Amino acid sequence: MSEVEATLKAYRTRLANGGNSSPFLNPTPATHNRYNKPIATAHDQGLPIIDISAFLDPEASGEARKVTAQAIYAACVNYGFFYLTGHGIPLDMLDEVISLAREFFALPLEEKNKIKRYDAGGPEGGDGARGYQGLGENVTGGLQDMQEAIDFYAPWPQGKKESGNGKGGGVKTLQGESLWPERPRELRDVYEGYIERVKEVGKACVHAMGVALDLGVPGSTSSSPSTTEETNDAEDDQIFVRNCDDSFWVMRMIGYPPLTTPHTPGIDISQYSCGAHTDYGCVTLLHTDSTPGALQVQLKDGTWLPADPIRGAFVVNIGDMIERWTNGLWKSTLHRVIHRGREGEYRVSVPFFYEPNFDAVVQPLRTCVQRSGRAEMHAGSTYGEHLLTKVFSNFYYSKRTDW
Ligand SMILES: O=C(O)CCC(=O)C(=O)O
Ligand SMILES: [Fe+2]
Repeated sequence: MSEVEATLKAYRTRLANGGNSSPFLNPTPATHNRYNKPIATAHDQGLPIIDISAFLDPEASGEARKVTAQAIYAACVNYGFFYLTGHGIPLDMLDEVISLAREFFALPLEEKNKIKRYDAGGPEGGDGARGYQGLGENVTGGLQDMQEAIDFYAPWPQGKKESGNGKGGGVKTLQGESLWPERPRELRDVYEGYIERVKEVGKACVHAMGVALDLGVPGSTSSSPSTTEETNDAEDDQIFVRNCDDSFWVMRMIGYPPLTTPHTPGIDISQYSCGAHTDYGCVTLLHTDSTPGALQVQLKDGTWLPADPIRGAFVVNIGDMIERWTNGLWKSTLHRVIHRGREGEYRVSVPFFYEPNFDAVVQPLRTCVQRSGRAEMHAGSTYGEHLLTKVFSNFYYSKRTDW
């Protein structure tokens, strides 16, 4: 039985026994004291700011790239998070992405539900992932998140579509098509243009990460490959680029009304805009509106650092697959959103998740295992398997029909 089958079996048993929580699948640690650590009021310099332009400019010197790569190495070891500038995406485009999202969320629920996300395998034809999710539909760490959202995913390859699901047909999880709203009319065009740009930035980031790990240029390593299969696994600075060359990316458009519950320091926070979690894949490029004090990043001492927006910069973090590839040298860092604005202060954010190929096999790199001095943290599995467990756990309130 594969890892994913075993996980799902355990999950189904738990649901059948009346449980409604999914600790096997949930990325949020149960230990309460992690949550109760205070929010850092001051921090030396906040998160580092890194200019990625040397990895987007084909003419940039090796020296310039090395400087950027070293900064990325330090940021990934110390925080798993940094601000990214020099990405070349025009401010006008960034502003439009936010304002169109805001316009969509201001529409009546009936209009938004025209592209509702439905569970996979059901008569509505949903794929369990793509589409609009109303307030409270998304769940993190056993609590409903105070947010609404649309998830867009990379197209599922036509040739790989599986028919039926053992229960009389229907779309399988993740195998549907992105659902685009009719209103605002320009949203689809602007977002498709944005996706093309932000994918290039994601590629530059994973290239820089391969260089940062000092994995050597292709063909220079002692394990130089002789077959195509070996080329894909070869540990050189292109390894992440190759494994993301058909990235199964996700773009999430999120709307956050302000939380209604007041919070008293020292008392458990009972409501989150987005509960503490790590991201699933390689690199998240987060673009938000200008609302301060919402996103918080967990530091190594357990305290939470606010990561307020810097105009024109992305907040970037690494996900679980980079942590696994680096055997934990770089951490996929916990983060959460607590948006306590005044009434009417509605926050919008649009994270873009630049992920590995669905079938990419992700296992700790030999070089990183050696450097970490630890045993391999994972035996290896595909990114797709990891993603499926996460998608199931995000909507565990929903009734599954595709198993
Ligand atoms: O809205 C934000 O600031 C962060 C959202 C986030 O972390 C996520 O969707 O994974
Ligand atoms: Fe996240």
